[in-house]
Amino acid sequence: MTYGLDSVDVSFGGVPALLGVTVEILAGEVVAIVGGDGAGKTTLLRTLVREVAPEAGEVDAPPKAEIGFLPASSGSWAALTVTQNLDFAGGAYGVRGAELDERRTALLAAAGLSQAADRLASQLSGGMRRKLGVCMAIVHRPRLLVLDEPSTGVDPVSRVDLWRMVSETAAAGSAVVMSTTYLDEAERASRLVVLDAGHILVQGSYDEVRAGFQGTVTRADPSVRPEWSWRRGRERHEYWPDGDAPPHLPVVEPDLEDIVIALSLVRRADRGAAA
Ligand SMILES: Nc1ncnc2c1ncn2[C@@H]1O[C@H](COP(=O)(O)OP(=O)(O)OP(=O)(O)O)[C@@H](O)[C@H]1O
Repeated sequence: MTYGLDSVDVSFGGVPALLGVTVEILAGEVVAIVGGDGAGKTTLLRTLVREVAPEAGEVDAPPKAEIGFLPASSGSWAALTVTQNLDFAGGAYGVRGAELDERRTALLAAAGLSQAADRLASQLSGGMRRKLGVCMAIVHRPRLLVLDEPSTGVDPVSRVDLWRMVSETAAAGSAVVMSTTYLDEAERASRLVVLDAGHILVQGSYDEVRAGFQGTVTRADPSVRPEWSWRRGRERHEYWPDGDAPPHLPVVEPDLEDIVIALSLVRRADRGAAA
């Protein structure tokens, strides 16, 4: 089963948020949506779950009862305990009795929340709350799982738990799409979609994105053209879209972060040229 968006345009008050966006999510795969602040990640996911109506294009998603959605906000009720939250979400999707007992036990264990089962959601750490939200989104084994930044604010150990839950959900046959600000996470997805100002800069598997990347990235200290350079840890990197880097500069193998930044710089330059 394939879900997704086809040539979707969305705008708010006349300001475009998505422009001609086409994304496919296949059963069994995890698609990662990445992009900077305001790139359109949340809008893309909310359009897919039909919270936002597109002005143009098609949305292909299962009925609401077969979607699991973790919104960017917490996704749980502060005044309910962890167990009550999960039972409420299960009940809303028709998961009850022995099946709910079995799901609750398995999900809380997978999320490392078994010890916190009787705590109020308001007393959980931010990361624990995100994990509870993911448990609530998958309790009914949805055909389409949509997660808006599930790992933001989650510590590295809990991110491993989260990623395991997400990949197991996909392995069980769900189509999974999630936004993330962690590019190492996106590298592990089946496919990734890079958004910039409502446009898709590039999409495909990490290998495809790397193979399709043109030009050269060099180390640059100092940079030759500051507007084409960025800081990476202790180094500066610089992008040469036409591959015409001065020969004395050491070439670096770009990772996803370099590629995303380099492609955004090209788009910015194109937009500047068009303005
Ligand atoms: N409900 C709304 N009303 C008006 N404008 C909106 C609304 N939702 C999003 N926008 C605008 O649409 C654009 C895309 O926003 P969106 O939240 O989808 O980006 P994002 O990639 O999720 O960003 P972030 O990572 O900062 O949450 C932004 O310019 C934002 O201001």
